[in-house]
Amino acid sequence: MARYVLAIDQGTTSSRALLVDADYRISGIAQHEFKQHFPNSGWVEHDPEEIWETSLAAARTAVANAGGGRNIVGIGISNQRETTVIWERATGRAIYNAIVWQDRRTADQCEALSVAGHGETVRERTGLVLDPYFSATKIAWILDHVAGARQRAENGELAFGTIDSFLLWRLTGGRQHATDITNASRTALLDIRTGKWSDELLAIFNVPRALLPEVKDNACDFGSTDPEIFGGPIRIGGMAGDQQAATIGQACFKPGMLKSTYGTGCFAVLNTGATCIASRNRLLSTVAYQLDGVRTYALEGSIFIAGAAVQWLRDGLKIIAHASDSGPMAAAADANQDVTLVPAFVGLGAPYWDPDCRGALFGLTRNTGPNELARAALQSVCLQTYDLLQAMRGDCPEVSGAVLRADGGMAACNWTMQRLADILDIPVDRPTALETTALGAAYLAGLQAGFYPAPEEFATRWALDRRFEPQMEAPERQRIIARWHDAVRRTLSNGGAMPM
Ligand SMILES: Nc1ncnc2c1ncn2[C@@H]1O[C@H](COP(=O)(O)OP(=O)(O)O)[C@@H](O)[C@H]1O
Ligand SMILES: O=P(O)(O)OC[C@H](O)CO
Repeated sequence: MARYVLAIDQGTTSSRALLVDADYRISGIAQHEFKQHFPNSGWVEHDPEEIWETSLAAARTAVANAGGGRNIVGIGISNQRETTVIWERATGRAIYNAIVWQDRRTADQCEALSVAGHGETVRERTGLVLDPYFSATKIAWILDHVAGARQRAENGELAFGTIDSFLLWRLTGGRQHATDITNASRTALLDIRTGKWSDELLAIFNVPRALLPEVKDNACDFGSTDPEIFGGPIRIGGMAGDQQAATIGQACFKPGMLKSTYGTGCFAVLNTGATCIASRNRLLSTVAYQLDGVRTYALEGSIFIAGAAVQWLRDGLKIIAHASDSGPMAAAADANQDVTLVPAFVGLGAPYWDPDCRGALFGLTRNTGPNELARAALQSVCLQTYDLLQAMRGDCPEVSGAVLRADGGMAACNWTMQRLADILDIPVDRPTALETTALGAAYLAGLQAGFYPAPEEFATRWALDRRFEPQMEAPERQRIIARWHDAVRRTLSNGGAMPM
């Protein structure tokens, strides 16, 4: 009987589980979507029980597909990052819904911390910016809005975790309260140069240390599953935030290698090796991975709306039935119309970091129809990536000659990938394995189990599906980019002052 690693990929819109064999072949995929809650403007929540139940159901199906838990050499977990859960240590029950990374409810708290002069300390210690995106202000919000929670946290009765920690706690029957360093680096509470929780940051954000999990390497012993869950214990050997897992799955192990993942949001990650580069262009410095105690850093550009714009076409405007309809419609759009969408549905992320602006459409005419809106939505993802690449070029000039490795659900769309190459003016490589996030998580667990070899050998197995070469003439590219920047300027809440 074949042996596998089980990868659990807990994303923003769905929980997936799949099997990866010794030859990195993926099979046995199970996936469950779950409900998005939008209780107020700019608020986004998930029900932690639904996250657990969908993850568990997917994992159980995958284990059954493997012929039982005895054929699983280890479990790797990857997850939507920053999303914040606080639960009772005694019962494992969450005291509030998960506050999702996209949620903007703590914009005022971030502004107050900035006015109080904490922005530079946060930037220096964490590599992040003061923005509601990260976990710290979400934790404080829950403690200040759920009756008795702050006192209970001080007493050690409650536990905080990003989704990796929450799943680990549940999978191990409450025996493990740990996270990995990539997820920890997104809380705004970790000093990314020491790799430890920072008392200074805990004081700034008013978060009790008693809430926090232990911080571990990406491949290590995270404990074993409760035997009742899969009919016997299985070791959990790998954990990473989904964007870092995708960086590993894309084998971006060398400094200068760049990947961008197009899921609900889009996250471009550039490996910067042992150097933690402080961005001058409003990108994030973050941990790419840590193996055997050796830390590798990255620069990251984070965009909040990518595939979510396609979901808006489908679920909001109802002008497409399936996400895959959007590409052919964009291809059929009227070439004489310049419709531009600024998809600031929850504000804008890097490099603008404007939590208060909201989305806008420009250039509508009486002839504008679904095709033009579909093109505007897909093109907005490419243009946002252009802004990230420009910021990276500013921080690391050597990126100019780079190739972008693209993945995530939206990478299936040929029109988007071609337009991306055209706008960025660099080749875009799509690998055969589009499930790079799960592959990265599986690789970590397989490495820990001795099932997979060292990263250098894993990197030789990366395989190209298709390279998209830039084809657009420079004047056309420049015209589209100029229109985009004009549209962004008119959307920003600060009256149009551009950061670059
Ligand atoms: N063929 C396609 N064309 C355009 N967008 C797509 C296509 N297939 C999937 N998507 C988009 O990709 C996203 C799903 O990607 P996925 O990597 O599963 O996201 P997540 O991990 O954030 O849940 C959805 O937002 C969906 O709208
Ligand atoms: O669910 P995804 O793939 O859009 O990823 C979410 C990110 O981890 C948020 O930082």
